[in-house]
Amino acid sequence: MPNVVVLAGDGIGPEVCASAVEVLRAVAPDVELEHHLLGGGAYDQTGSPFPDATRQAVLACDAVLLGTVGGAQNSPWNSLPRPLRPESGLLQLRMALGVYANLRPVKVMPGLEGFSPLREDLARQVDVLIVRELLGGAYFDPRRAIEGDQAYNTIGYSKAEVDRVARVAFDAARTRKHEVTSVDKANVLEVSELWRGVVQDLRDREYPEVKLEHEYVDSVAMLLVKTPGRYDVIVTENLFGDILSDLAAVIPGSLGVMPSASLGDGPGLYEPIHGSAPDIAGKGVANPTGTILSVAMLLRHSLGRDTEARRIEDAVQGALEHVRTPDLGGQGTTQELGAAVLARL
Ligand SMILES: NC(=O)c1ccc[n+]([C@@H]2O[C@H](COP(=O)([O-])OP(=O)(O)OC[C@H]3O[C@@H](n4cnc5c(N)ncnc54)[C@H](O)[C@@H]3O)[C@@H](O)[C@H]2O)c1
Ligand SMILES: CC(C)[C@H](C(=O)O)[C@@H](O)C(=O)O
Ligand SMILES: [Mg+2]
Repeated sequence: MPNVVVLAGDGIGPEVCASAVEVLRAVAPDVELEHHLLGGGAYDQTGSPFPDATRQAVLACDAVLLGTVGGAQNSPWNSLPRPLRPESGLLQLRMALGVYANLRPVKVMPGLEGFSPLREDLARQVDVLIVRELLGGAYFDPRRAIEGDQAYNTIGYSKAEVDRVARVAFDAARTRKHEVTSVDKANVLEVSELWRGVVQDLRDREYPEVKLEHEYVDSVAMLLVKTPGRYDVIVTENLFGDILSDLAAVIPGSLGVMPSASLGDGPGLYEPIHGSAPDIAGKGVANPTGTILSVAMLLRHSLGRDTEARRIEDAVQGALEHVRTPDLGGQGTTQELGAAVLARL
C-alpha cells in the first residue's frame, strides 16, 4: 500500500492540508497517511524545525504532501539562529529527499481570467512550466558568511547539477510544445556561462527535436508580464526560479491556486507555492486549491495514477465555478471550497 507523509506545517498549512487530505482519501482510499511535524510548530514542540522522526518518516514513504511553513514578519521564529528557523526545516527536507527539480506549472483556469492582473487576452495564453533547480546555488552553497561589516553568498553549480535538472525540463518539453527557455545571467555571471553551455550540449546531444532558447533573467521577468504566452518550459537556477515562479504565479489571479512538485530519485515532495499567509491564518478562508492540485501532481508523478489526478483537476475546475474564497473575490470558506471539490469527484 502506498504511504504518504503529510506535513501540515504552520499558518494556513493545516487548513489547506485538511481539505487536500480529504480529496486524497476520496480518490485513493488505499493510500496510508502519516502525519508529522515540520517548521515553526515543529521547533516549538521538539527544538528542531525538521525533527528526526519527520526525517525518518519521509525517507521511508512514497511521497510527501506539505502545507506551508513560517511565521509573520514579527514572529519570534525569525530571530532564531538561521538553522532553527521554519524555512530551514523546509530546505533541510528538500535536501534530505534529494528533490533537485521543482516543477511549477502556471496556467489560467478557464473562467478565472478576470482575476489575473494581466489583460484577459494575455492571461488566456499562459501555459508555462517553470522547472526550478532546487538543491544548488546560493541556497545551499557552503561559501557563505557574515564577517564583521561584510557578508557574502555564492552561487555555485557543477555541470552534473545543471545536467540533471535540464534533463527534467527537456523531458517535460517532449510532453508539451517541445520548447525550452533556459534562463540565466550569462552577460555577467560565470556560473551562468557554465549553465548555458551544459544545457546547450545536452540539447544538441540528446534532445535535437526540442527548440532551445537562452534568455537573461531580467528580460524574462519583463516578458513574462508583457507576452507570457511565448513560454512553454522555463528552466533556471534556484534563486532566479524562486523569484520568477512567484512572479508567474500571480498571473492566474491568486498565489493560492498554484501547485508544485519537487522531484529527485526518491520520494517526491508536493506543496502549494504560497507561504503560510499569517494575515489570514486561522480564519478558515485560505484557498486550498494549490494544495488540492498538489495532490493531483502527487498521484500523477509519485503514484502513477493519472486518471485520479485528472478527476481532481476537473473537480477543482468545476468547484471554482461555484465557490470562491476571498482571494478570488468570493465569500466561500476553505471548507466550502473543499466540499465543492469532493462533491464533483
Ligand atoms: N513553501 C513555503 O512553505 C513557503 C513559501 C513562501 C513563503 N513562506 C513563508 O510564509 C510566510 C509568509 O510569507 P509571505 O507573506 O511573503 O507570502 P505568503 O504566500 O504567505 O502570502 C502572500 C499573500 O498571499 C496571500 N495568500 C497566500 N496563500 C494564500 C491562499 N492559499 N489563499 C488565499 N490567500 C493566500 C496571503 O494572505 C498574503 O496576502 C513567511 O514566513 C515565509 O518565509 C513559506
Ligand atoms: C520559504 C522559502 C525557503 C522557499 C524558497 O525560497 O524556496 C519559498 O519561497 C518557496 O518558493 O518555496
Ligand atoms: Mg518562493
